[in-house]
Amino acid sequence: MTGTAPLLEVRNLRKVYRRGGLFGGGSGGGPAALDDVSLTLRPEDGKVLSIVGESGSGKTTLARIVLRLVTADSGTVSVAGEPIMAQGGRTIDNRALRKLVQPIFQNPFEAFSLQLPVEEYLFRTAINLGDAAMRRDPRPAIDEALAAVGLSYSRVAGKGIRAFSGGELQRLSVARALIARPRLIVADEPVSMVDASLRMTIVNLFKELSQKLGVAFVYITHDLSTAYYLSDVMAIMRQGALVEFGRPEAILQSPSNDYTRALLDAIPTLDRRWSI
Ligand SMILES: Nc1ncnc2c1ncn2[C@@H]1O[C@H](COP(=O)(O)OP(=O)(O)OP(=O)(O)O)[C@@H](O)[C@H]1O
Repeated sequence: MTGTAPLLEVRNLRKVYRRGGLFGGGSGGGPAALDDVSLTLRPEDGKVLSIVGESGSGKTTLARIVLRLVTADSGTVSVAGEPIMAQGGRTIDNRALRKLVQPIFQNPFEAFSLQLPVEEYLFRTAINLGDAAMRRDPRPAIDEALAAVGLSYSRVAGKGIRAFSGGELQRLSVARALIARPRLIVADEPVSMVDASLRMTIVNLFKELSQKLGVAFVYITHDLSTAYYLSDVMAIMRQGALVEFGRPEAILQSPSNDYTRALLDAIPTLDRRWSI
């Protein structure tokens, strides 16, 4: 890992889901979920890359390939200079991957089991992914991560998911991710299932964490407004292809294609100062 390596580099990524699956008998592909997608987030670009697009445009497929939850057909992915996916080349192991890249998923209620107290997830992450000092004594790292998301150990101790709102659980997902001290957090539609009144608190939390802790975010959304508010760099996808990539202001002031113009027309106003 080098200081000047791109935070995220995606090269010529292609993915076609095979039709039919195990029992369908078919091996033919449907349309490409990702069709030769390349993008780079460099440290000098900023810390938040948003990927915006309508349903089925390939956003989740891209996120899951970066998290190595889905295998691409071709292309390469690296995070902070470390190969996540390399055609025929060396890639980092799963523990190294989880220390480097952490996920935040759409449904915070599915991120934690009903059976386990949520603190258990925090301890497990510290023990599995922490350095020797964190493994010996996980509490300081857990306290620090909880404080970073505006929660405390006393609020969490001994409680299961029923004790928390969706917004709090999403904060806990973020805290769990932070314990690994990742370079990149991939958040796939992280606020779409959170109560509308709490959405901006989560979006603002990402903004604050990217600025204070220096962790980079890939923020996946169909919501252009929050993407515009949060992003340093924005990618717009359509039908598996990248149709725009660059600074949000530049894209939104002079969209280069009809799809982006149509997306923009669907939003009454956009104001970067929007905050709570
Ligand atoms: N497991 C899968 N098996 C088959 N096809 C899939 C699978 N996952 C996604 N697809 C298809 O790949 C394409 C891209 O889907 P993807 O979920 O990546 O898009 P998306 O932009 O994230 O959509 P959404 O906002 O609805 O989550 C779609 O045509 C979708 O139907």
